[in-house]
Amino acid sequence: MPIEPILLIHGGAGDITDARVPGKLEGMKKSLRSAIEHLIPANGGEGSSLDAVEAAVRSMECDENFNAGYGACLNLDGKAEVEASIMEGDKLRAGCVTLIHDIMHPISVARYVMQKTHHTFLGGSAAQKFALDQGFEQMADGSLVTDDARRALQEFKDRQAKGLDTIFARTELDAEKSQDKEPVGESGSTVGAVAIDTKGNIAVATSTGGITGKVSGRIGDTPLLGCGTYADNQIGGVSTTGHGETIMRFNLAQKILAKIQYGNKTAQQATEEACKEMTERLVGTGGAITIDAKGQVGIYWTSKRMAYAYVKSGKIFYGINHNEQFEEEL
Ligand SMILES: NC(=O)C[C@H](N)C(=O)O
Repeated sequence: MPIEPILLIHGGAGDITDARVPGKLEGMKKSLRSAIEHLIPANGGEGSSLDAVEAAVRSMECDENFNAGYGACLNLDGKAEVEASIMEGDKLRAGCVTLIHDIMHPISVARYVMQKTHHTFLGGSAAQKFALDQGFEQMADGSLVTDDARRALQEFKDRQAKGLDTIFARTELDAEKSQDKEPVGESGSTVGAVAIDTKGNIAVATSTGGITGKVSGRIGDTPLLGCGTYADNQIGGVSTTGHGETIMRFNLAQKILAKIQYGNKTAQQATEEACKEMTERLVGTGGAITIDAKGQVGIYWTSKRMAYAYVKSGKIFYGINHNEQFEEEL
């Protein structure tokens, strides 16, 4: 039986302030509307889950409401060091990049690593050189830096100077856990996409600037397979977001897929259980979006909020708060 194609995206988990909610919701809908043609072509042709996840992430990389590409979180030196990964679940091919800068679409560099090299993961100056050799444009220094990202870094430094907790950096700092009751600013959050096409091909893409105030050279969960991204047509696909150090130590994407594969759990049960177990054990919070091999969706987060949206049967379903979902026509 043919599978119903689905495109599911997230726009990051964390302590998303009320002021940033509308921009994220609009940005996700825009992303889905621009990418769905790749999964369900209007001419009735064959769609590609890989093209769809890349297009969805590229849209959010251009949008300063999200922490990826333009609008990425800044490291302590005020630089946007970005990273991304992409994977397809047929032959388990993947491409990952980290510590690149001033390139608008890290997700496409990751795809080039997958398709044009014999390697899976390139980092730092080698990844930057690879991207430029492939024709990607290196924009002027600081082109990805926004005023909001600068403000978030300043706020991080102020907190540090006051001796306040900065372990769970701004994209992740839950107001409840914070010693400040109301965080004044927040830079956007990591973006990700999971899609399944009619043939059951699953693809996943995730892209980020990491966390505000990270040390230069810090690598998070997003470019790591099994942590930020994983796709296997036999089981499912997952993209995660949240506190990277927590997610990578827990292997969140793999934990979710293991529950589906060995624990006979639905995508929703697996996503919810693994996120809860991670936060119970390691305190840091996060969330994930999952599509299993049957085409069922799982969405859950332990952070205050997570922006998510998906297209199914010609409708967009989306939300950002627990126990609240909206829908509208595609
Ligand atoms: N907001 C995020 O999802 C950040 C990302 N997981 C990181 O820690 O690098």
